[in-house]
Amino acid sequence: EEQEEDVLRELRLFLRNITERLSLDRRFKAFTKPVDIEEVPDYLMVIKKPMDLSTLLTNIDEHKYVTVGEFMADADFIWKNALEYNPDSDPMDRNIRHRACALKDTVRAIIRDELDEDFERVCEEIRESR
Ligand SMILES: COC(=O)[C@H](Cc1ccco1)c1ccncc1
Repeated sequence: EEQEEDVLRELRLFLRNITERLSLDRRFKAFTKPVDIEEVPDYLMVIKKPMDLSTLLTNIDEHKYVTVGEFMADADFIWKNALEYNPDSDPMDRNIRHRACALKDTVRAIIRDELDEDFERVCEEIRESR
């Protein structure tokens, strides 16, 4: 009902704010857009679910996420894909993996510091009711 739509509108505002803050962080530039398949032709053979910050934003606007947990599951693909596709010991791979780990830690810290547990519980009740 109307109150549920108010909760989900607030969820989208929270998730947009997080995603936009991450997109402004220079460490995460490589994560802002989909990996360029013309630049990396084998990417989709290795990575089954590409994800990036611009796609998270599109998903939010398309009302894909009803809980923070669902958003986190997609956000996790961004850094997990980077660790998987860039495993080597050369400086380029090490650099993108360091940024991937920083992204993982930053998302979790923001949610720990800024998400009210009771709000997420209300979102989960809405998800279970649908
Ligand atoms: C999330 O970004 C990536 O996984 C690409 C993979 C990639 C390899 C070659 C071109 O792009 C990347 C971008 C920048 N620095 C390292 C790797």
